[in-house]
Amino acid sequence: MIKIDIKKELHGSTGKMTLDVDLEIKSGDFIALAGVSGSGKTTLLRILSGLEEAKGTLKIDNEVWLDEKFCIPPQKRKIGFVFQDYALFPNMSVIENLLYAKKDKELANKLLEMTELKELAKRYPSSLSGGQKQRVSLCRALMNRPKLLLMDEPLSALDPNMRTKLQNEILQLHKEFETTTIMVSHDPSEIYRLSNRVIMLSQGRVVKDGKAKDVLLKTTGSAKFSLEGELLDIKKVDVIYIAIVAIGQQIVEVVIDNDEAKDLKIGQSVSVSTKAFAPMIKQN
Ligand SMILES: Nc1ncnc2c1ncn2[C@@H]1O[C@H](COP(=O)(O)OP(=O)(O)OP(=O)(O)O)[C@@H](O)[C@H]1O
Repeated sequence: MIKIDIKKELHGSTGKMTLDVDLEIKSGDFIALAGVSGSGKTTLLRILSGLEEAKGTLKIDNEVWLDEKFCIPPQKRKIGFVFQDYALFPNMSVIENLLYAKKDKELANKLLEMTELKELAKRYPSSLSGGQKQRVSLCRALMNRPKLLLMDEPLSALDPNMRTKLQNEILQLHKEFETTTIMVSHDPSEIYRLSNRVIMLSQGRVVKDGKAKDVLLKTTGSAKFSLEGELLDIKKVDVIYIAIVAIGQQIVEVVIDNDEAKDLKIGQSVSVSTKAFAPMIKQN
């Protein structure tokens, strides 16, 4: 069990804001930490890892990491951290990066096998793709069998196919090691696929907390389906208009009428839904 009860004054983009988080996290949970830019997600991870100071208490199982009297330094907390920019040691090979975290060859080989990196063990980070580097970084973070794995948008620099592949590997590793994990993500499909609990921050406070299906889904009972996206353009074709909407990595065309076209503004966030016709799903 992880108990977090921390406060920290931050200088937000619109003035002062207090990061004020009071949470309990069960061992083995996979938490997705969501929220708009500047809501305090990275700062919370940095406080948990000991890289940043805060007032309050942090307890992991029966170990106190932070209270009013003392604060355990980062190297004494059993934490794994995966950053968006990999943060690998450039002068060490893949296997050396792992063994630097802990001299456990057996575990290093098991992790490299699970993430299809065995063949690349002697290569240096500069000769690896982004996806391969992030796998190394993930393996390294698990080497000291952390009590808490923190990941700050680990997959956001990767292309969609690589993201899905790594999401599956993260799931496999989580199944095998059952490491309590907190991952910052802006990607709803990623959050849905990986997490069993979503915590959403806004202005430093928890505004939503629950299962992905309760926190993320917006389709109401009357709509057959609903997709959230951004209106990219409106094209006039003969007497009708076509709204071009970006939904995730896809572009969708929706036929709209003159009145609807007048009310819409390019760049705004829109939802695409239907009530009258049931959508069909076919296997690709
Ligand atoms: N040590 C600090 N002292 C004061 N203010 C800070 C400190 N660290 C961050 N901030 C401010 O706190 C706010 C939250 O920053 P943070 O990086 O935690 O947000 P975030 O939710 O991770 O954003 P993003 O999704 O863009 O990474 C920002 O406005 C930032 O400038």
